[in-house]
Amino acid sequence: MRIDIISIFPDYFAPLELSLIGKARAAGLLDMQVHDLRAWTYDRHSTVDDTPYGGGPGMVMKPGPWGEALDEVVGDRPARLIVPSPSGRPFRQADAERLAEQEHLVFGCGRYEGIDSRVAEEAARRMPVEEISIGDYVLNGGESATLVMVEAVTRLLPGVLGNRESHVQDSFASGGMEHLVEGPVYTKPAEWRGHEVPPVLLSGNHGAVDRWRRDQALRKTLRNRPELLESAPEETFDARDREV
Ligand SMILES: O=C(OCc1ccccc1)c1cn[nH]c1
Repeated sequence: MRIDIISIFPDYFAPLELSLIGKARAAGLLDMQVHDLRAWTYDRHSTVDDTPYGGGPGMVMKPGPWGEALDEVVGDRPARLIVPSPSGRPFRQADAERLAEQEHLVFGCGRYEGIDSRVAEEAARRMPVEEISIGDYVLNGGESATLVMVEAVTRLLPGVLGNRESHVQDSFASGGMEHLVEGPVYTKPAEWRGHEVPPVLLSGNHGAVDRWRRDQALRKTLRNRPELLESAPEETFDARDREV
């Protein structure tokens, strides 16, 4: 997979050199390039924004630099443009899985009040464009949202997450637990500051462990994300679940 990121704060993405993503790049599983939008400005102040037509507060990012940046970054390779924004469609694990199948992703990090809308309109003539929100709050720019999405997507690439098995146990994973959040997890020591690990987990009875984990996941989902249970299809729950 190739990922290009365009931003006026390219240094914001230094963390992507680290850890899993850094290893994926070193292993050639992932080809990533960060670009400074100001490289496509030609005035003395490298201007990227201006006042909004129609008036109102704040500034809007000019179309010119974005158009040229996308021309160069996309080239003639089929790409998908992702624009993080509070007005976008909500980002879900299913989107991470869908985007992990793509060959080339370009993330356009907007700042201020956003990017001139003609940029997405023009880009949509030659590539799929998605405006995506990572949550209902306003950030100063798309950089943090891009870090979130890049992590959610690249960890799914084959060979990136060391133990493939860990995907299966992920929250929101498939396999009958897809409508539930993860329950509690434990590791050594068996007793810590007076807190015992639930004995069933030390029992070696895998059926009982799986049942206990599902009960805990149901309880936690009911407490933290009841709406996930509302939207779950009937067959998600067996008789035992209904006792929880
Ligand atoms: O603030 C966000 O993106 C930055 C942004 C982009 C365009 C205009 C204002 C702010 C955001 C919030 N949830 N998901 C994304």
